[in-house]
This record gives sequence, structure tokens and C-alpha cells, in this order.
Amino acid sequence: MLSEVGVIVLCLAVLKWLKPFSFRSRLPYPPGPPSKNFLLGNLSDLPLERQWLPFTEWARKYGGITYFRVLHKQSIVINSVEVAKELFDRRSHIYSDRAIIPMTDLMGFGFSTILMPYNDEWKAHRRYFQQAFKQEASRRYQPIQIEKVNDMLYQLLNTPDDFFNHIRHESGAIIMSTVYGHDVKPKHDHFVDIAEEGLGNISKATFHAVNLVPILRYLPEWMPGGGFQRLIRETKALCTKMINEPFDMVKERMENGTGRSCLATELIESCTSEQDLHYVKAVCATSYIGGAETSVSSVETFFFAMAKLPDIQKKAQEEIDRVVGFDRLPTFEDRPLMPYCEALLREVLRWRPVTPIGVPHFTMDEDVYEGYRIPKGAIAVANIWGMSRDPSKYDDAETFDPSRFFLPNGELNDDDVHYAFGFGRRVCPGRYLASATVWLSIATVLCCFNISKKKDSNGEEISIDTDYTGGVAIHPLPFQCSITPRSESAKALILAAAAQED
Ligand code: HEM
Repeated sequence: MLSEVGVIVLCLAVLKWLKPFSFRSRLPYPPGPPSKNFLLGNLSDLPLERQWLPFTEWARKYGGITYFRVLHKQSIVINSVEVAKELFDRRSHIYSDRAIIPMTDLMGFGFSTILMPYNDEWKAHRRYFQQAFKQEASRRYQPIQIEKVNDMLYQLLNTPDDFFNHIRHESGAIIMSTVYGHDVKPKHDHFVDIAEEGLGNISKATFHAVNLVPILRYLPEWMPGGGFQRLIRETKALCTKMINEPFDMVKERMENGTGRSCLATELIESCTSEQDLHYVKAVCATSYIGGAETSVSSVETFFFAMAKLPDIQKKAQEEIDRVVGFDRLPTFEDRPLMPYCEALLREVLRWRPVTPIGVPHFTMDEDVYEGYRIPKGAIAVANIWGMSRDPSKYDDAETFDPSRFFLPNGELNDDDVHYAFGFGRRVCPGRYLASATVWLSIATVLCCFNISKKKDSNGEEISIDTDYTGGVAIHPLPFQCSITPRSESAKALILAAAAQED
């Protein structure tokens, strides 16, 4: 008996040893740029910023899925929505992990759902996210969205040139009020400042040498090149504050009966253990990370496009005037009645996708796709930028044109640009909230204001040819535009909405 068990164990061991030499390992990797260097692989093909540009060039050359390697790290890039649906959605049991990024982990961002590996903690987080932000639940936050968007209208009326700050404030205010019931101060809000400072440091971590050579993490601070230890220490402290301070404020208010009902109070009430509380804290802090920097980008893009394209703006305003009239602001009930504004929102999400390469996934097992070998432990990038420029779907993709979303019979087509929010089990849980925020911003701003190019002292239009930043979430670089109320009645609507809130 013992010897039979021994044989079985031996066979299993041999099979395990043989696995890397299985038929899969003889399959080719997906096509991609030839490796230039045995050791470095495709390192020289990749810029430090805007990797979506070479990815999209490779997509034109090699197709829906491409492969490259940098040092020992293998990556696949998924360039079409169809391939992404097959791999990220249908084979989500393989494609739902995230790679650990040593620097962000050391800096204390390991609590964030966004960067967390696929494990039980992440599953618990997602359950809370689902409870909080599924489509139906997200409607609860509409009064907050209306209040904060109205605040933005008022600020735009008073100091239109400061529109970048007003947009940023709007997004942060919606998330902070939704999650913590906290009304963000117009400037230097303590909680926002902590979060922004901490998040600002993430970009310094992305391409850090420690990520490629993790042993460097032990380099002492006093040695040349060891300065990053200070960054780690300071960011870790900011992360601790970001997680605890707003949460403690909510708990304190709950205890003394002054708390406003919000996501944190709701989730705290559903906690039955310290472990739950720990998760809920992290979910709340992650909501800020995921929500504040992203919606802002779409609203900025909307202003950018409107300032450049008066005809499109006029078309949307005609629809708003027809459906809403002139004596009230648009509401969410108007949304299904305004297909052109819906198409405008889609085009904003498509034309400048907020996160052009999303947040990379990581494979948990080997896979075979259309005869190609996808290795275990590979970074799997959704090339959202490339998808938004897929020539088989979008003619003249660089042109901002909402009419591309209409069928010949005048109805909206079924392309809702869902890919802008990622895929599979990792799909953005805040997508309904985000879509509602951006839609309401578009509809109310166009109801009340005309956005146009600014004129210089000679009366000449100042051209807007600004580029976008790089980074995980992209933003237009600063530009100027003129934002003026459409009419006296529009002005009165804004003032009435502001007075109602006071
Ligand atoms: C226009 C606004 C937004 C865009 C374009 C956007 C886009 C994305 C994308 C592309 C991902 C990666 C998905 C993937 O890995 O496949 C993501 C993840 C995530 N987003 Fe959003 N997002 C937006 C707003 C929000 C908001 C408002 C929240 C919070 C309420 C949020 C919370 C998250 C979280 C927690 C994740 C991580 C999910 C996970 O790893 O399991 N996002 N988002």
C-alpha cells in the first residue's frame, strides 16, 4: 500500500515538474515587438509616460492582443473590447489578480482595493463596494450630486476663470459627502489635503527602481540613492491619516448623535467584528482614491471639448432647452429623454479615456488564447486608449463627435463605452456614481452657461491646443476658456439653487 502511495506521489511530482514543458509551453506567445535585448527585452520600446501610444501602434500592427517583456516581467496588452471580454470577463478566474508593486506597498497603499491582490480581503472589499455603489444603491447619492453640482454652478458664475478648481472641488466634495457625510471646505480642506498629498506620491513610486529590483528596499536612507526611504515613511504616515482621520470623525459624530447618514455610517452599522471595521475603513478611503481623481478628468475634458466645439455645444443646448425648458435645472429624470447629452457623455469618456491603460490585471494561471500562450504571472493590460480608437468601430477617432453613437434611425446605439471603466471582476465599482456625476455636470453646465474660447486684449481668440498629462488618470494641461451665463434666467436659476442650499 505504502509503495502504491509512493508511486502516485512520485508521478504527481514528475507531472508537476513536467508542467512547464507541457504542450502549452511549446505554443508561441502572442505577437508583439521583437525583443531588442536578451536581458532587457523590450525596455527600450517603452516610454516612461503614455505607454498607451506605443501599445496602440502595436495594436495596429499585431492585432487584438500583443506580448512584450521587460527584464523577467512578461506582459500582454489587450487592444480590443472583444478580446478583453473573452479574457477579463469570461475567464475572470485567471485574469483578476493585481501585481504587487513593491513601492506602493511599502508606502502604505496596500489597504487600497484598487491595488490589492485577488484574495479574501479583496473579495470582502468588493462586497462592501457592491452594497454601496451598485446601480440601484448609487441613486441614493443623487441629492448629494445635485447639491455639489449646483455649488459648482454658483462658483462658475462668480469666478469662471477658476473653473479648474471648481471642477476639482465638485468631484472631491461629492465623494467626501457620499462617503463620510463631510462637506469639503472650498480651500485647504484637511482631509482632502492629506489624501491629495498621499496620492501625489504614487506617481513617484510607479517607475521606481525598487519595483524592478526589490532588494533595493533595504538600502539605508543615509546611503546614496536611499532618499526614497523618506518618501516611504512620509507617505505611510499620510496613508494612515487618510484611512483613520475621516473615519474617526464619522464614528465620533455617530457617538454624540451629530452624524449625518452616509456610506461610512451605513457600513459601520453593518459591521459585526473588528475585521469588518478594518475592511470598511479601507473601502471608504479607497472610494476617495478611486473617485476623486477620475470624474474630475471627464468633467475637465467636457469643458475642453465644449470650448473648442461650439456647434456640438449648441446641439446639446437645443436638446436641453426642448426637454427642460427655461425655468428649472435638469434633473436625473430628464436623462433618458436627452439622447444627445448621453452621446456627449459617451464621447467624453471615449475621446480622452480617464485611465488610458486602466489598472493592470495579473494572470493567476497559464492560459491559451487562439493558439497563443499566456503565461501565469503576466501583467495583463487593458489598452482602453487603443479600444477607444479601434478603426473597425470609430471613424476618424481623434475627432470629438457625439453623433457617432447614433444609429441611422436616430436612436442611440448600444456602445455605451463601458470599457472606459475596465473589465471583469475588477470592473470599476463606482461606474454608476461616476456616470451620474459627469452626466449631471454636462447637462446643468450647458443649461446655464456658454463655454467658448477666451479672447486676448486685441479681441483675438486664444487657441486651445493643450495636451494632456500622463499618469494613471490623465488631465488636460491648464487652458483658458470663457464661461458666461446663457441668460438672465439661467443666472437666476443658479442663484435660486444656491439660496435653497443655504
Ligand atoms: C469617470 C470616472 C471613473 C473612471 C473612468 C473609472 C475607471 C476605472 C478603471 C478603468 C478601473 C480599473 C478596472 C479594471 O481593473 O479593469 C477602476 C477601478 C476602480 N474604481 Fe473607478 N473609475 C471612475 C470613478 C470611480 C469612482 C467614483 C469610484 C468610487 C466610488 C471608483 C472606484 C474604483 C475602485 C475601488 C476600483 C478598483 C476595483 C478593483 O480593483 O477591484 N471609480 N476605475
